[in-house]
Amino acid sequence: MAELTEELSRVKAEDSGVPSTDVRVHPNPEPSGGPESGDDRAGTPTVIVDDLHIIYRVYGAATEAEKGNAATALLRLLKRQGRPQMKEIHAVRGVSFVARHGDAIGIVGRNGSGKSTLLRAIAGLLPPHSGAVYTDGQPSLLGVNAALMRELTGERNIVLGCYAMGMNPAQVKEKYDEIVDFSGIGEFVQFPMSTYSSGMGARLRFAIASAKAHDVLLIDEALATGDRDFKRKSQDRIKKMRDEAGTVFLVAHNLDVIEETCNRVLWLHKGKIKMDGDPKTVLEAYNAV
Ligand SMILES: Nc1ncnc2c1ncn2[C@@H]1O[C@H](COP(=O)(O)OP(=O)(O)OP(=O)(O)O)[C@@H](O)[C@H]1O
Repeated sequence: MAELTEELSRVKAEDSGVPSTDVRVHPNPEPSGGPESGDDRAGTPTVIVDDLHIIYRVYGAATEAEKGNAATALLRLLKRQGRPQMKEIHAVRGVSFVARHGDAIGIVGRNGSGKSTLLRAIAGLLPPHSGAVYTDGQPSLLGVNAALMRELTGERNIVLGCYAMGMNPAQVKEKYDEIVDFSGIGEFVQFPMSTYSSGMGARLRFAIASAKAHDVLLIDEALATGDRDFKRKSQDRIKKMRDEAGTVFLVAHNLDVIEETCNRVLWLHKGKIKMDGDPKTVLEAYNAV
């Protein structure tokens, strides 16, 4: 409690726009700018997640009595009856932690443990049911479904993606070749993205998103479909972002990627943090269950 309150006060002193709230403490590792982080902001907080709860409301959900009952489902379809019931899914349950400049934080957990939900909440795309997320800088979410347009060519998507990240035409021009090179999609850049394999699409998304320095970059499984060479290149780029004191969050089921890229791992289990610490310790515990 005291530690996070102090952290929050310090951030508030630096940025008087951050609102005050009661906070819970999480057993957080020491500031982790890392020896390679040359930036003097390394180690200062970028994201404070404070007792965060996210609840989805699903309308038309089956009641307990209807679950798994094909006959009633069919009957309802035939009678065109809707389902007025509303079901709540409590996806994130009281998560608190502090991320710092220079951190690359891996998030692991079983399917449905709340990883993507947490990232989307940090990105500001999901409103908290209670608790809060404070960020220093603009978080950018790079996910498997990042908003590129399938019917447009890679070329057009690069230009639009760069504009969407706030670049001006001169910056887009300067970055264009680098993005194409990094993505490794070659002449496919002239074809619509609908003709790309999932790996090619993921590579182009990562190449576009990482062409700009981010204060907080949230990566959701976007590296999962790349090949070995691309994984190495993207890991180098994430390391560079850390060195420039950005904060990177990485959700991946591939634990090798997490271990090689991150300096800290959060293990989510049923919407709660089960463990938070250095990759080796957390991944060993995670693999042991
Ligand atoms: N848009 C949504 N509407 C309703 N419920 C959702 C929605 N997205 C996720 N959920 C539910 O929230 C819970 C957490 O899902 P989430 O996608 O965050 O988990 P995850 O750890 O990222 O899973 P995975 O590893 O399978 O990607 C799950 O029970 C899921 O069914």
